Amino acid sequence: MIEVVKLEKHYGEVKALKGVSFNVEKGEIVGFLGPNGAGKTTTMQIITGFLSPTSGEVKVDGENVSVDNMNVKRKIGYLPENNPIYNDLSVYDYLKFFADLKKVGNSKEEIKKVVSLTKIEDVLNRKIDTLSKGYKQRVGLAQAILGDPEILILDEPTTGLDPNQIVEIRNLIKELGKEKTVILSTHIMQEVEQTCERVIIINKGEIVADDKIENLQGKNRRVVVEVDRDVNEKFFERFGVVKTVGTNRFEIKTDDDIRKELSRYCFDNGILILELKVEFDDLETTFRKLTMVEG
Ligand SMILES: Nc1ncnc2c1ncn2[C@@H]1O[C@H](COP(=O)(O)OP(=O)(O)OP(=O)(O)O)[C@@H](O)[C@H]1O
Repeated sequence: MIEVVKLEKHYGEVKALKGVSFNVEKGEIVGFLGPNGAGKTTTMQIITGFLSPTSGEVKVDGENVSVDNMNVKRKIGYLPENNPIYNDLSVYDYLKFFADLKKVGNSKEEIKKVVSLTKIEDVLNRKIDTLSKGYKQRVGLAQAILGDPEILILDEPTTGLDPNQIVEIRNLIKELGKEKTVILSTHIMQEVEQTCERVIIINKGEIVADDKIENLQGKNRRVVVEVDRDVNEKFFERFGVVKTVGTNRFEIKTDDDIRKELSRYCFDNGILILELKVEFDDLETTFRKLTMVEG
């Protein structure tokens, strides 16, 4: 449904995107993860038609996204980073303004619908600058879903919220994601783990991973063993690449669960095992390894 093809974006000397490509299928909730300055906002602004790429293209349902293609733009709801909202307006007037801008038919009904979905009935007549940040984000989400777009692009929707507000907004996104295709940018791992099925990791303008979350967890599998007497790495070499990680403690790199064989082998050689476990990288470790700052 969304095809991002070889996007490049240069801001003068800065190459913000260096050939970014990925697809998002209808109904997916995809996490777009990357450290600060990786290129998340730039990519999202190009997908929404806010910004033109230097080269490459984005297609939605086969149709090219461009700054003036209103047909495609109508299919996309966008919550920009820092949710710039007009503080002087009441929530209702703000939503009415966007409903008119998006040329939503029957705006009264449509506003009622998004207000109910985002649970902001109580603050409808309040000025936006009197709202908490959590409520402001709800109003931003209400704006994004006006006109019932099939796609939601959410740029760091929980940044700056307190833990309770974060949970509320995540739940709301999950709820909205049941019926929509969602791309959610964040630099918070737990956000992706709790909200998304798939994750795309971007670093320095390049995609460094694109996979289901369960495939990115559990990487770099190894067995850790500690024994009761002096042996050297050679003793365990038959099972994989061995590294000493403590006194008589070794890490064996292997994708197989070798614990049974290893126990038998130690027993046959008169050695007792004090500890034996399988370890692997969690999503956070994988993310750090893929986006590590050099030097
Ligand atoms: N208007 C601009 N002019 C010049 N450079 C820019 C501009 N916008 C972004 N950049 C640069 O492009 C790169 C990517 O920025 P972008 O905002 O897309 O990253 P990001 O992943 O969204 O970061 P963050 O998490 O900090 O929002 C950065 O090096 C940034 O400094």
